[in-house]
Amino acid sequence: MKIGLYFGTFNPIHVGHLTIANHLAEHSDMDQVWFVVTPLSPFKKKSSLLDNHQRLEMVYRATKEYPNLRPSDIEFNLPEPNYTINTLTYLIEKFSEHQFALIMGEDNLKSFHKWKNYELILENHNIYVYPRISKGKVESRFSSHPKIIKVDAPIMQLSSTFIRNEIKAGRNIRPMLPEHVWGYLDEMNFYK
Ligand SMILES: Nc1ncnc2c1ncn2[C@@H]1O[C@H](COP(=O)(O)OP(=O)(O)OP(=O)(O)O)[C@@H](O)[C@H]1O
Ligand SMILES: O=C(O)c1ccc[n+]([C@@H]2O[C@H](COP(=O)([O-])O)[C@@H](O)[C@H]2O)c1
Repeated sequence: MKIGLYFGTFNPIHVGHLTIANHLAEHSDMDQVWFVVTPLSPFKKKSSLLDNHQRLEMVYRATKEYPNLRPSDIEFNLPEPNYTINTLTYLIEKFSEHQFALIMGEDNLKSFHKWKNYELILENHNIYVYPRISKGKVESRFSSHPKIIKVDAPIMQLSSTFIRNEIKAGRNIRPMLPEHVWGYLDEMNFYK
């Protein structure tokens, strides 16, 4: 099968993430999209980061009615911080029958040259890049690279940081989360 790997902190998963994964599942030749919940991203701090299993639970609730979107805890037993090249090596060995592509927002492409072994990732995998308004520039060698595929889809101005800050300020963010995720997050009093 062709699998799109959507790596993220998902703290929390929001409707932007779900829209992106669904868009790729509908508009590409990917059979499934796996949401790989990352315990600790190399460029992020642990502050205000929910427990791995709580973030996975939110991804599970967001995707349970989408048969081709799957949560993955594959990084939970890998060393932190989680370098994507290490996870890819592990996945290729474990699932040799599958082909893996990556999905990321444009902000991540802007810092892709800082990722561990990014040349090796590019050599072996297609990368689907979803448009996103963010600071910085995409390096010119990446803007016309044959393995980097720009996704032509509507921009969504939404982030987990914005959602966490709004909750802390006591504002209602319910429309920005998949309904089952909102119910769980509200019940658990997350990010307050
Ligand atoms: N609104 C969006 N548009 C396009 N890509 C997005 C959007 N939100 C997240 N992504 C992409 O989804 C992946 C996982 O994102 P992540 O879990 O870090 O969410 P985030 O909203 O960027 O979180 P935070 O605000 O905590 O940094 C990344 O590749 C990121 O670029
Ligand atoms: O491998 C790397 O060097 C690397 C550097 C930065 C980010 N990543 C991965 O990219 C994913 C999205 O990162 P973030 O910081 O936007 O949540 C997450 O799964 C990280 O592990 C990976």
